Amino acid sequence: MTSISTSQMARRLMVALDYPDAEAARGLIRQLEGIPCYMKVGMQLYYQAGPEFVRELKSLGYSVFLDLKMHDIPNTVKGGANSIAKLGVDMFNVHAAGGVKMMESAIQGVEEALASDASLNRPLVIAVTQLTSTDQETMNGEIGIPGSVEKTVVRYAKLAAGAGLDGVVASPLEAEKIKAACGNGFRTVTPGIRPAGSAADDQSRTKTPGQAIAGGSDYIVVGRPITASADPREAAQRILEEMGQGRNAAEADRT
Ligand SMILES: O=c1ccn([C@@H]2O[C@H](COP(=O)(O)O)[C@@H](O)[C@H]2O)c(=O)[nH]1
Repeated sequence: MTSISTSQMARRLMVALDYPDAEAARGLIRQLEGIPCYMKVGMQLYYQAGPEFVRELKSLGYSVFLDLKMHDIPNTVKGGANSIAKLGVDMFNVHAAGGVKMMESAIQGVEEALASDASLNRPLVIAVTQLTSTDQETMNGEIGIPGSVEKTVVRYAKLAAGAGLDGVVASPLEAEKIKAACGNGFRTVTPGIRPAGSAADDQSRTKTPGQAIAGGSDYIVVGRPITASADPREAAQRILEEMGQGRNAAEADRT
């Protein structure tokens, strides 16, 4: 890879492996070889390639975010979290809309897994707030939640923090307010990342990689701007450069 600071930024880049099968995902992984990014496995890939593929990513040395967004009764989520923790992922998520008891059950499921096997590492457990595809109008008029998206996201973040979770998935527009409400150590994982000039696709609440890092995102999640690019490696490297510029701008502001 390139410089130390680029590889530090790479650990904050989560590449969304939204592919139909393991072989397609391996194609991208080969192109990104040497970039120490997080790999995010979502529903499309996991429902096809399953735990085996997660183990494969771990054996290649990647940090893995298993993005299955669990939302069910507390007992079921506890069982799901227990199985996920045994799989050895580094991060997974539940929906904050499931409520505090459900989120606490996810933590219990993890704790029971760790108690049963001392070799396991504790994964970060985070909560989805409002999907980054949801805009103000949809949230108020269609879903029926009143008020601003930002207020709702911060409310969910506070519930997640109270339940003992490690952070939230939110848009980069809300990262700063989440940090102010829940503390700097509470992680912000932000999809809805679009380099300047690229298509928003189905995302509504977006920022560029540099703006997201400058605005308090701990991790940025990027799928199509890399995976649909004619040159994914070059796209990822450009994003890492922008992230570095965003961090430098934020540091300059602080001094
Ligand atoms: O609110 C959310 C939660 C999860 N995601 C996931 O992030 C990636 C984004 O992919 P792009 O291609 O960069 O849009 C995708 O896997 C989503 O499932 C999200 O976008 N928003």
